[in-house]
Amino acid sequence: MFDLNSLPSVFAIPVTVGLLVVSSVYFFQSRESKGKLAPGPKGPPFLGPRLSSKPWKDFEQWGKQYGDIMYINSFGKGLLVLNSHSAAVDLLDRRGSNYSDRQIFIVNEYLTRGLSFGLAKHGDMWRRMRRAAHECLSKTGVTRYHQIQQREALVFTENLLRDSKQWDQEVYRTAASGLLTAVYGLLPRESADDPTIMKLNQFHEILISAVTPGLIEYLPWLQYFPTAVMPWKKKAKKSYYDLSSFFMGLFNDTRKQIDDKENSGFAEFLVREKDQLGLSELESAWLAATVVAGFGSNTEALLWLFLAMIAYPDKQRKCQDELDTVVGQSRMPTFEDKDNLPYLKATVRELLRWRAISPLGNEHVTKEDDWYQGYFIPKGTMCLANIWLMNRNRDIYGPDVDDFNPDRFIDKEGRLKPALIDTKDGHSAYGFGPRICPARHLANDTLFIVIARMLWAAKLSPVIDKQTGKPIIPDLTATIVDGVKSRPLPFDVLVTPRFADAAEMVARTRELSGWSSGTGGAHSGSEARWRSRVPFDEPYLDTLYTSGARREVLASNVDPLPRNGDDHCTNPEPGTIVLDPEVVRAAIHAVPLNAARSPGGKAGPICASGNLTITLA
Ligand code: HEM
Repeated sequence: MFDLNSLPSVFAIPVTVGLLVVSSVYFFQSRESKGKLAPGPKGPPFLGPRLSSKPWKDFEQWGKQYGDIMYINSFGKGLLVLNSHSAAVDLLDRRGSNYSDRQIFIVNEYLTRGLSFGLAKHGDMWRRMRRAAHECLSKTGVTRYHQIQQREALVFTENLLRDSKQWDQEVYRTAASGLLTAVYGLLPRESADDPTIMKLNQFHEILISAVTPGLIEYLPWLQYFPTAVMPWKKKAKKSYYDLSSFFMGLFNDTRKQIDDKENSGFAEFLVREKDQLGLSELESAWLAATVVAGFGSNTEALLWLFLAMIAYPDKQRKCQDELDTVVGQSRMPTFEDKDNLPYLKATVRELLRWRAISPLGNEHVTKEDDWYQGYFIPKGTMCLANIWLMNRNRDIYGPDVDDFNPDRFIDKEGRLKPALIDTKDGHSAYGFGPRICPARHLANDTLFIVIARMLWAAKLSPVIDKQTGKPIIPDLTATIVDGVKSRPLPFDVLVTPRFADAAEMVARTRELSGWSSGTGGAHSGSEARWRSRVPFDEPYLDTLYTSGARREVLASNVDPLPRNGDDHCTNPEPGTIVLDPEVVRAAIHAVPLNAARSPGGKAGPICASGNLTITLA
């Protein structure tokens, strides 16, 4: 993105290389005096061993010779590779206070000025941002986004059933749209070409270039050359100002629309709690945008999911069998079903184990000298956890680590096995220590509900080759590596409804929830904001469904809702209640959400503010 090679190389490069060789020889000699460095492959002086485009595989190979901990001199910087889960836990988790700094590349400094907290130094600003993120992204905090996630998964399913040619664009749209709603309260985005999404995608790309060292890292003094000979500096500065004003714009919109009522959007939380959180407006604006930029990771995970589903149809079938048994085909799954769907939860785990979307995570830099297993680890060492390899440890996951097999996480009784000791999620895909992905609960929930709703309604299959008549299974190992991330090569998928009225049921669920057709719902195209308190509540609708009344609810416009004079309805016959959707909607408008919930699938009395009480037994 930024051409860092446009440097005055004629005189600069030979002098610089000479200086670097001398200084790195001195540097490494002085380190030797504090202890032995871990073994590792050597390469030409200063440059270090050559890495391929998939360094995690190089590290695997080298590890066979040098062991699980390797020290590499890479372009004059010390790199500690951790190939084993236990070493990563010992250092990055247990000694997290020393192992949680980040390497600030020069280009990152220009592009973000340290304001993107995933790339920020382990200091005061990072702590304040991380604390704020934790408030909304903790295991309990993320439940506030369940309605948004359910709705987005429903829209995604409906769009795919309508047209699956651009399925990967739809994945990208839904990942971005869900986070824009969760963070800024914006209405669902209708297309992947939406300008807000495109701008955020640009930000996502910038974050990737910010962690990819360019030539300037090795000739740092060149940054002080004037912009006339360093045009990239001008571009980077402009990019920083563009992004900052875009993020401030989104953030200010949130602030203007804040009112007294509760709203679960993350940006609104930042506005409300600003005194407690101690974040400036610019910091808050960057924090909110950094969280939305996480949509890239959800997109990549979902792309791998589609590949897994068409390559392993038996596993897809098992998910659907579980959905049919637990949920049935008369209503869509919700988060309330989660505890009863262990195979789906295992599928989320397996997806993130099978294809680590960040195979080496982010680097963790040491703040102080340290010693481990007899080796010296100098201050400033960049540590990389080989997540890809850890997730393929045969001693832990069994001999079939190359296969997508959620069954490995299921015990004999059909329950989800406890997570591997020291992993929070049964795999290492979310990284380690104080820098572990703060959004992992949100990401797990998004993946769960998308998988549940999509596979409930649709079957994913490979497309058929018109000439051979055989299914085209994409190459499972072909990977696009984008800086630090990985995703599959583009491929086609066929999406078909699983049962006759699947598409209609999805559409009806949306209608009953008060959303009109099209992604944007009733307010499509406008910049009106989505509020978590909009008058619908899916668990309530589902409660009606579980009573056995769902077919009637959907099938009839008759309103036989029994009423009596004192504002209470009489008990209808079990399973025979017939409600007009308008009546349901009216009831939902009036019913307090928590009163509408009823555990166990049986509705208790629900009091509306007007003359309506519904009792299903
Ligand atoms: C399947 C989805 C995801 C995976 C596998 C994933 C993985 C990771 C990994 C490996 C790291 C680096 C951890 C380390 O340094 O040890 C990370 C950090 C981070 N992730 Fe995620 N992530 C995912 C989704 C998300 C989402 C949806 C968001 C935002 C909503 C997000 C926000 C972040 C942030 C802000 C950091 C930086 C944390 C810090 O440096 O303190 N991630 N993630």
